[in-house]
Parts: sequence; structure tokens; C-alpha cells
Amino acid sequence: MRLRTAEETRAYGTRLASLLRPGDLLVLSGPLGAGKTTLVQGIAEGLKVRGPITSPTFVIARVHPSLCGGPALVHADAYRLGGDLEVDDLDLDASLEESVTVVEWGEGLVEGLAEDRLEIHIDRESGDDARTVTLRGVGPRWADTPTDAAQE
Ligand SMILES: Nc1ncnc2c1ncn2[C@@H]1O[C@H](COP(=O)(O)OP(=O)(O)OP(=O)(O)O)[C@@H](O)[C@H]1O
Ligand SMILES: [Mg+2]
Repeated sequence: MRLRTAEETRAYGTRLASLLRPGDLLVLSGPLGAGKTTLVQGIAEGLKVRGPITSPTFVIARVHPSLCGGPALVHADAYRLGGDLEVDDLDLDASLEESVTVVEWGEGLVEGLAEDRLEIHIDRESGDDARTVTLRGVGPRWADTPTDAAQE
């Protein structure tokens, strides 16, 4: 899926949110400035959670409670975790089973956390603002979920 502007990336995240359920884990990878946090902003809008979504620079993870009785959004930045600390160790004021958890830079770090996860890779293209997003659902949770539903 090609996303030409930051606005398109946000709108894509908002559509993606309609597929999400409590307990879901999303692993976002891609180079610096790819648009991972931008995508999370769209997901947050779709989930109707309290913002703002910013890069979790001084904290490892932030909990964004729902504004409508739905799941909270846990937004973590594994870039700062460094080692193999697990999100479960963070002692967040939220239950991961009841939340949607999104980990930026989680590739290679959080795989052991959950057998079910949606891997989202964002790549930059040279020259302009366009990004390419690739989804890969892993585990039984995603086996029957047509993730391309978010592509329309
Ligand atoms: N098509 C696009 N999709 C997403 N962001 C875009 C796009 N075009 C331009 N941008 C801009 O690129 C920047 C992406 O920043 P963002 O913080 O979302 O990236 P990131 O992947 O989270 O970076 P980091 O690795 O530092 O966490 C923003 O300033 C955004 O406005
Ligand atoms: Mg970011």
C-alpha cells in the first residue's frame, strides 16, 4: 500500500483501527522518520482514545484511555528499551489483554511477547513524501482477518 502524504498515513491508521480488538499487539518497524508515530496517530483517532500521540521520548510507553468505553491504546517505543525488556515488565497502568498495544521499533524485540501480532513495516521512498506500508499478520488471531480491508 502506497501512502503519499502524512495525511494519507493517518487516514490509513484510522481505517486499520476498525480491525483491532482488545489484546491485539501491533509491531511497527521502519527507518527513522518513516511515519510510525504518524500511523499511530491515525490508529488513535480510529480507536477514539485520548491524545495527543507523540513520540514517547522520555517515557518508554504511554497509556491512552478510551473516550468511548473501548480498549485503551498502549503506545511503546522499544527503540529506547535497548535490551530485551518485555512490555509486560513495564508495569503499565493498563492490562494488555484489555488494550491495543502498539510498539514502535519492536522488530526483533517483542516477538517473544505474543504469538499473535500484526507486523507493520513502513518504508520511505527516495525523493518525495511517499511511504510504502506492508502488513503481515502472525498467529491464529490474524489468520482469518483480511488485513487488506484497511487498504480501501
Ligand atoms: N507519507 C507520509 N507518511 C507519514 N509521514 C510522512 C509522510 N510524508 C511526510 N511525512 C512526515 O514524516 C515525518 C514522520 O515522522 P514520525 O515521527 O511519524 O516517524 P517515526 O517513524 O515515528 O520516526 P522515529 O523513528 O523517530 O520514531 C512526519 O514529520 C510526517 O509529517
Ligand atoms: Mg516514532
